[in-house]
Amino acid sequence: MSDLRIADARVTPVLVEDPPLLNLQGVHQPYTPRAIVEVETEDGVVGLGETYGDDEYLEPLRKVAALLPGRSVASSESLWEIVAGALDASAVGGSLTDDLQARRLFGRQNLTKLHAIVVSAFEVAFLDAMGRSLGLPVHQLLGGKVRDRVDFAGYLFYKWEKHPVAGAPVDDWGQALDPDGVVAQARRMIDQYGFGSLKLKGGVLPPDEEIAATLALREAFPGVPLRLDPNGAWSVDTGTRVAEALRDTVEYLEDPCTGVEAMAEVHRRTGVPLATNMCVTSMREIPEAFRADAVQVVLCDHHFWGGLRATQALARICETFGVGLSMHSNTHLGISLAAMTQAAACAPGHLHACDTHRPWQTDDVITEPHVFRDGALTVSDAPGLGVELDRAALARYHERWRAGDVRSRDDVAAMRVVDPAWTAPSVPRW
Ligand SMILES: O=C([O-])C(=O)C[C@H](O)[C@@H](O)C(=O)[O-]
Ligand SMILES: [Mg+2]
Repeated sequence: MSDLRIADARVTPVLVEDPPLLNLQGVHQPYTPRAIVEVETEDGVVGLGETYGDDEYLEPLRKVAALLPGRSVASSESLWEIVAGALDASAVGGSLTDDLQARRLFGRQNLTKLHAIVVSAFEVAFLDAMGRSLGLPVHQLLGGKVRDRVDFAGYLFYKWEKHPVAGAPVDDWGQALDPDGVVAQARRMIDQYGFGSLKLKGGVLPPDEEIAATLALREAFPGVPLRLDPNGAWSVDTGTRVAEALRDTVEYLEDPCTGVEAMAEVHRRTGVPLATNMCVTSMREIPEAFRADAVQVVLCDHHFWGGLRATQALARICETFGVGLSMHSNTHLGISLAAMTQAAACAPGHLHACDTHRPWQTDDVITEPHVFRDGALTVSDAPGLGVELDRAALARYHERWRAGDVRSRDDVAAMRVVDPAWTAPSVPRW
């Protein structure tokens, strides 16, 4: 019988190269912090997790890691209590409270969500360790997969050719600042990865330009489901106008406006399906939004919904209420992608093609990075998450973190390099 007790838990921050992708807030920095979680059992089996590596998460992650030795990886439900005990407001410098701040592109930041983020990182590592110990894939620990392959969408961004900082990493995607650039980027995404759906990150240019880019995608790729996501940048009137212009073009519009009321009004006026990873980002935000018919598709994300089990629960709730499900992503590495794929494999009901930033990252911390075939990943049946940690890569990217000065994701600060007067735009921007 395997000894599933935890001998050690480690949290290693890394910096990941990131291209100059534009969004409402500004632009991605040349490097994004991620945290790699390792939970080692008494038998020497190591379970992996990955999450945000910003300083505000590292401290609570480390605090919880220190409480894990002696506990069992078989009891991930207990993580909710451990994390709740460890994270009172003082534990995070009082910086996160339940006063809602809309400063993030993935919804409101509050103590409840911090709690879910920390639980999730360790829940994934627990499941990976348990799966490896028992010789079972994570999806079997969750009750079994409901699909064998998971479709992903090509995630398009307006983009500069390069970061305006000396010595910053250079990518080979080129510039995309108009419809031709967006179509060229989409063509490469489809040719290289086979994606069968496309999502354009909007909120960057005036809405008419983003409508034009979406229509150009429609013309270039007939029949391919399209989405446009301005991260809540538009007023109700602008959201209505864009929804009407793209009524027959998009599969859904994602977060055209900020807040339940504005989203509900755009949907009421236009009937166009709206998706969100901003106005519904935790269980307690579901009732109000569903009652108001503000969202027709919820983007799950195990990183901030509280893990793979919470994602399954969310999928069931969405299915029950006739609300669609898709998946959100942020800049991530292969451990997260493995967990996203297992989560998607176990999400009942119809799942739209999931977001992934993976094509934008050349770094990875796993020995065999994922390969998309026909825009999809096959769900791994190997024990645990089915990925192996590349320790040399982990050490390299940790050293980059140690030597570097990026300690949190800050798209506003990155934009200030070219526009010193830049501040996070208040919404509605248009
Ligand atoms: O769907 C979304 O809103 C996102 O993917 C949020 C991300 O932070 C995206 O905007 C990005 O990477 O700039
Ligand atoms: Mg979004």
